[in-house]
Amino acid sequence: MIRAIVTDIEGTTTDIQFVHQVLFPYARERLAEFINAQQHRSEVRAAIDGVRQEIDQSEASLSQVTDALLEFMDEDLKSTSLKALQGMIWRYGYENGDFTGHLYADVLPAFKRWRAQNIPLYIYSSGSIAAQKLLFGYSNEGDLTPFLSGYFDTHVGHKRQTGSYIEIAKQIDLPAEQLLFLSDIHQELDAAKAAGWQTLQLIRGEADAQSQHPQVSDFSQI
Ligand SMILES: CSCCC(=O)C(=O)COP(=O)(O)O
Ligand SMILES: [Mg+2]
Repeated sequence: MIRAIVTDIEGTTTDIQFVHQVLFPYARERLAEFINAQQHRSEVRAAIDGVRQEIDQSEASLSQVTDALLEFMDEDLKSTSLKALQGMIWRYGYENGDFTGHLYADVLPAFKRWRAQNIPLYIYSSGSIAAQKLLFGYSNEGDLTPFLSGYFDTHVGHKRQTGSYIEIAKQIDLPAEQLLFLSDIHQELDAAKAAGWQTLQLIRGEADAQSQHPQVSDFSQI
C-alpha cells in the first residue's frame, strides 16, 4: 500500500531540455553579475562561503568563487551552494515571465488523482527547495504548489545516497515500504530501494536496460 509519493523533477515531471537549455543557461549568464551585486545578502553570503568550503579555500576571492561555480555548472555538480544561487537567479526569470516551469501534460491529472485519493505528494530534487517552489508555482499549468505537501533538496543528502531516503522517510513519518519514489535515474531508485522504498522509473525518452525497477512512460500509467 502506498501512503505517500515523492517525485523527482528533471526527467520525471519536467523535460530535461527545459532544465538544461533554459534554466541552466539563464543562471550561468547572470551568475557573475548577481554575485557581485547581491554579495551582501545573507543567503548569498552563505552560499559564497559554502563554495569556499567546497573548494577548500576559505580566502577565495569573489572571482575565484565565480570561476569555481562555473566549473561546477560544467560538471553538473549537485553542489548545495550552486543550487541555492541558481534558485535565487531563476526567481527573476519566473517573476519577469522570461519562462514558466515546464511540466509534462500528464503531471497535473496525476496530481489531481492522488489528491482525490488522499495520497500526499512530495518533491525531492537536487534543485533547492526555493527553486522547486518556483518551478511548480510558476508552471505552464499554473500554480501547482497547493498539491504539494513538502519539499526535499540536498540538505537531506544526495539523491544517489540511501541515507537521503532514510532521512526523508523519517521526516514524512511513514514506514519506507509505504513510500513510492518516482525518478528517471535508476541509481536514484537503487538508493531509494535500498532504504526500503517502492520505486517506479519514468522512461520519458531512451530505454534504460541497466534498470531493475518497474517502468512507466508517463504519469497516466501510475
Ligand atoms: C528545481 S528545478 C532545477 C533542477 C536542478 O537544478 C537540477 O540540478 C536537477 O537535478 P535532479 O537531481 O533533480 O535531477
Ligand atoms: Mg531526474
